[in-house]
Amino acid sequence: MRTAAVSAISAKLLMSPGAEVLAILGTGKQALSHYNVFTEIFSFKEVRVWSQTKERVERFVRSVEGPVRGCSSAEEAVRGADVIVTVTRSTEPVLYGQWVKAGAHVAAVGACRPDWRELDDMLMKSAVVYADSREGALSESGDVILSGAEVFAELGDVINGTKSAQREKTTVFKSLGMGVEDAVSAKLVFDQWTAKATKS
Ligand SMILES: NC(=O)C1=CN([C@@H]2O[C@H](COP(=O)(O)OP(=O)(O)OC[C@H]3O[C@@H](n4cnc5c(N)ncnc54)[C@H](OP(=O)(O)O)[C@@H]3O)[C@@H](O)[C@H]2O)C=CC1
Ligand SMILES: O=C(O)C1=NCCCC1
Repeated sequence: MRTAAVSAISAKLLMSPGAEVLAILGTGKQALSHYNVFTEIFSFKEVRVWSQTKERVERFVRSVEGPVRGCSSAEEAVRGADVIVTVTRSTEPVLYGQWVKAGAHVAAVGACRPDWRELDDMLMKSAVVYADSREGALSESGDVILSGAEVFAELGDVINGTKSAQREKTTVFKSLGMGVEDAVSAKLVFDQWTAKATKS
């Protein structure tokens, strides 16, 4: 859930204000938590889901409520989408720049190793790239390292106002996960548990 929460913050900061269509590539654990968080926080008119296994797409669509549609290709899912979440275990690009609408926001969550990819060079080089941690992205993200794309800012820079949120441009948030996210999540759980325990 904490990973999806961070992606939702990236979308809140970087997606275009009138965003209506969300596409999710992948149908595993991260896909479900992203679906749940994104549909809870935002009001997308349509959510499109694709994965490499047709049966898993169908199962995902049956397992959730809301305006969801299964797609038979990644291209079908992402063409025209305002926000795209990539949550696959792929080691090769599954999302290509030529399919991505200008001004779309991409939360790139998979490909967390230096030689793994989810996004192609065209997308990485044409987008404004944000990361949770610049240091992490430059040492762990194949999409950043192998494309040679510049990391424009960390998400924290946008939150504290030292770097701009370039919503009008195509943006990529490269997520890798950080220990501080686990610490904050653990504190939230602990605080809620303590509050409940004190009441009873
Ligand atoms: N950035 C972060 O903080 C975090 C990142 N991650 C990363 O997110 C990704 C997804 O994790 P999780 O949801 O737990 O994984 P799951 O194993 O639950 O799901 C993986 C998904 O990837 C798809 N997939 C696997 N191989 C390929 C491929 N070659 N091409 C296209 N799709 C493929 C699977 O499709 P199918 O089922 O049809 O085979 C499935 O939909 C992983 O890369 C993981 O390392 C995870 C946690 C935190
Ligand atoms: O932050 C995490 O948790 C993970 N990040 C990338 C790889 C899978 C787990």
